[in-house]
Amino acid sequence: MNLQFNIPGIVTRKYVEGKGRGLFAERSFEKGEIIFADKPLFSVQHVYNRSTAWTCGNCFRFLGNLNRQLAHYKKLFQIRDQLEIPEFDHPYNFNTKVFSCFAKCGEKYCSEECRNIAFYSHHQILCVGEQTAENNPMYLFKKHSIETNELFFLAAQAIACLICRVGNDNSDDQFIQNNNNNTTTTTTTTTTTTTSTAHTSGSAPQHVPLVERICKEFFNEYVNREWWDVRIDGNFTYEEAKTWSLESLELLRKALLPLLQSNPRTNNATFINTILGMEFYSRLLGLLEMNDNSIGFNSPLEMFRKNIDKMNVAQHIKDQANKAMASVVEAFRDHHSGEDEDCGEDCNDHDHHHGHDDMMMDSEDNHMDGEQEEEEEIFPAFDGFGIFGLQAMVNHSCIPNCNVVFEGDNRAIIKTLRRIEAGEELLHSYIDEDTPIEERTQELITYGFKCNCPKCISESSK
Ligand SMILES: C[S@@+](CC[C@H](N)C(=O)[O-])C[C@H]1O[C@@H](n2cnc3c(N)ncnc32)[C@H](O)[C@@H]1O
Repeated sequence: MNLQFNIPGIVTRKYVEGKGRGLFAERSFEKGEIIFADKPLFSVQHVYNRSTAWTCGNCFRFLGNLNRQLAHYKKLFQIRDQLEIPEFDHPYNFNTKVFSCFAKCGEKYCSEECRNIAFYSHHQILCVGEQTAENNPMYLFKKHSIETNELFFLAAQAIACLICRVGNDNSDDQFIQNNNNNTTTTTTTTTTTTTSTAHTSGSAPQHVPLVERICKEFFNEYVNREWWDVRIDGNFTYEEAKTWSLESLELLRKALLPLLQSNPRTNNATFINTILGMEFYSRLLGLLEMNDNSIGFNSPLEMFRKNIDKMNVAQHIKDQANKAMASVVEAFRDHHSGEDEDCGEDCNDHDHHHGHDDMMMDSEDNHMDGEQEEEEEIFPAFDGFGIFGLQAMVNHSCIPNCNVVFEGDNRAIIKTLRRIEAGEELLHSYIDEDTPIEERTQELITYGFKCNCPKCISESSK
């Protein structure tokens, strides 16, 4: 987790009266120019989307190539035909290897690098391996998250990252050694009760343990409130948020405690009671809720399917490609016929988004906007969400000068919507800015502010 708040020569962070911090352009940018691309600090794929959008567990790129993707759908629909899309040059070709998680949990990656990044930054903590036993605490935590709110997945990833960082960092080792007599681990409570604290009773008063430094950095840098105070999507009550958080933390604590206690670097009462305490958990959830963003981009196979007939290639090649896809198209239509109201887990037609829905990708011909969302989609788009360190610093306006798009992986790309002058604040719209002022105002209340952009001022004075 490397927090970065400016890119020299590109953007800089400054305090803005009434809005907190914001990002400002350091030079001018033309319309349509990319200002920066931000890798997520933490990101997850929505559960309902996992079997149908077959993507890398780290960067979210679609895996394999068009034919491996097609074979994936044939397996899902139990289709036996072996027909393949013929190979020829076109914009939707791609090619990645497919690597499995070391512990065989079913997670796949597009490269060894992605597998290593995910494993060593958080997956080693959260992976349930081949086990799906009802008595596996991590399995139970995940099941609870699916049944209640997927934000818990993102919080668990953040906590796992923190554990990996502290577990692998030797900067506190001398301090731990000096204080090992003072270190005891409490196992009972889900609130932040620091009984015996290594760092307050230590012999090096100037020493600030790594976890405290990271927590301070993280919570100081992003807007946060307790989760039940935020509830941005409005789909659950204050009481539900509190109950779910307690249940979720209890399960996570059960899953992580043995692991934390087995490493001298993490077997520290202050550390354990902080990161597995309700004060931390509720603020972490609130921080994620207030700063997260949807991640969405189309499947290259779907783009190929929609565009094959317009391609400059012999008709028999087009026919062969359409024939290879025909069995899945037919199976999809059969599966979804008459299921308009509730089409179940593997459907991509419904709004299963968690939290903010302020962006979907919209690069050139690979975008999902209102109009295209209405269209039939056979090979589902990727659908997930995450938190982006720098992008989360961009404030809202109903007259945005930039937007956030995704172009085939989980990097948030900040693109201008018009020319931006050096010194101008970057502003994107958190909501659908074309709705009436009353709706916009209502929606923005959940983000904790009243918009004072020129559009809101002029419309509210009418
Ligand atoms: C994603 S953060 C943006 C960065 C934030 N300003 C900060 O200092 O961390 C969203 C929060 O910024 C503030 N914010 C964003 N746009 C705003 C606006 N137009 N007017 C007032 N506050 C705004 C609100 O507190 C909102 O919950």
